[in-house]
Amino acid sequence: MKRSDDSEREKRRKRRRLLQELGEQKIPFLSPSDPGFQQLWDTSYSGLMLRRSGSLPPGLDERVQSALRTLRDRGCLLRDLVRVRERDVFTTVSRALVGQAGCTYRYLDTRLFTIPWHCEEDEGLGREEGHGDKPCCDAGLRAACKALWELNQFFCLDVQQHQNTRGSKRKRSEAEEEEESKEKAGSEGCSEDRTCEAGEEKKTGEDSDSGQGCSRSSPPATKSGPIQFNITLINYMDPACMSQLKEEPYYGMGKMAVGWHHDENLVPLSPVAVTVTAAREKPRLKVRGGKDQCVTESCGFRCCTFSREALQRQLDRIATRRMCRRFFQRAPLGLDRSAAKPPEEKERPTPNEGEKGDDEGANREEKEEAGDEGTSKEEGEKKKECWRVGLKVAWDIHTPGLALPLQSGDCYYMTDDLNRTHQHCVLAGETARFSSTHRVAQCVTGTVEYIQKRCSDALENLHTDPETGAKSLRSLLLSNLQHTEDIHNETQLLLAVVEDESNVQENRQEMAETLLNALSDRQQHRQTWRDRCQSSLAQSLPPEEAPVDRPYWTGDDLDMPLPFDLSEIISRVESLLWR
Ligand SMILES: O=C(O)CCC(=O)C(=O)O
Ligand SMILES: [Fe+2]
Repeated sequence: MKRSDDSEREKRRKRRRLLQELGEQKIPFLSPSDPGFQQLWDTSYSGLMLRRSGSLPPGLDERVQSALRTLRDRGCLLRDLVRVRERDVFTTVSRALVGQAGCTYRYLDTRLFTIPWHCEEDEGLGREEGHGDKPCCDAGLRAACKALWELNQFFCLDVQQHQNTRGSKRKRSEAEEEEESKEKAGSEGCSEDRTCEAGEEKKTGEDSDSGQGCSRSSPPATKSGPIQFNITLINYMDPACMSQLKEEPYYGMGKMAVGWHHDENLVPLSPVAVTVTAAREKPRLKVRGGKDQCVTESCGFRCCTFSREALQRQLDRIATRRMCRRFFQRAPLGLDRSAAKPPEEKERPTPNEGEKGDDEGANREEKEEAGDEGTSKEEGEKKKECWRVGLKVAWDIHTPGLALPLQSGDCYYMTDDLNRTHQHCVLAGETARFSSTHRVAQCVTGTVEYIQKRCSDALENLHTDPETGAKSLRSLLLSNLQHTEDIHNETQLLLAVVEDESNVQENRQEMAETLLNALSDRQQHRQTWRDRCQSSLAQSLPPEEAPVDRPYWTGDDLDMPLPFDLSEIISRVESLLWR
């Protein structure tokens, strides 16, 4: 039995136990308007950090927005065909991987290859091999990938600074505690080696209560060197096109665009930095008939009472229909209220409509609205429409969950070991939304270069006589055989050695065992992959997006040393071991 199957089974058992314990109840969760929200964040979700919109360097937000639209409009964003609990499913969100050329990212048994991003220094990178100076993509895509690289640069520095600040704070409070206990013990504290870190703290522009005092000089918290995010996984979803979003099952948080998960395939303790962007067109200002007037093209509302400058300022802030509506309702005079709602708003059910079994969630929304004095109806609605990220402590049904609403332009960071100890999900709002999620993927064994090297390594043990063309194995050392078999290669020759009765190799038995393990794994991989390629979901994809059922060959392909189906050979080797 494979270890991964075991742990999968163990997880299922654990999940069942917790669900039994929970019964029909929902676990509470807190939103910003709930009392105790901040305290819960500080105590149980302290690795989460939020940067409100406007934190990116000037102009970058707009360039990132336009980059994400370009990727979508060029058809780069696709729903991935992944495996969840041994079932093939399409992700609800459409995705693309952008990052360092040659990096890959593996999640839910699916490997994505990067669309290379372009940075100022390496304009040459990402060009197609053998095409001389010809870039690998056109100017539009190049600009898009460059904007994402710039965003990545910002995140690397900003997350690093944030972590350093946190590390310094932690050290400071540890030192204070130590000093206190020394004082208590009657010994004197030392104050000579204090250095002021206020300058450093100011640079980060956050935590205004921090950095006021002085602290012991201490190295930055991160000992593993500067953060180098090597990929970003881009997500996109338009809820108007998704009729069957799942309800969040444990807390009643609402509809999920991305279910509960830990981000996989990261280097240990890799932070994750995310920016979110409403996917609507930026509203444009039009001047009609000499009167200043705006048509917010994304919502169809017309307003004509503001000065052009004021209007443009407002419009620059408008990213979603929700905000347009507020703007519309506040505008004092001269409104054209006959303007139609955007078409997708007409038919769409409100969240939870028609859903059963989520009474707890529905009550919660009502309580929030009722208990929140001064919250207008329209702001109550805003809550429902807003996209949120949900967080929970993994395998814990006692700590309340956290639901954090996010507006277009907001960024959030998952730092320390938050991604390991907690899970997160994405709760759908009403309007289309992009996110760009930056991380350090573990790609030691996942680069294109590595994969190619493994193939050539495997072939190294194969010697072909230049004259006769006869093939033989260079080495029969167990470690070499294991290595080669692990990579998957010339099985037939080793099989011949193992099956040759006249062969006096004393470790023939061990060789047979090595071979048997490798063959069984290979057979399993081949079968799983064939099943995935033949699943009805895979068959529904256009050929250029469908997984390719390769390698595959039939019995009459004489070029292949062994049959595709290895079951008969596996039985043969097994019977050798029994002798
Ligand atoms: O879109 C988000 O806010 C986060 C998405 C996410 O969790 C992921 O892509 O792993
Ligand atoms: Fe995630």
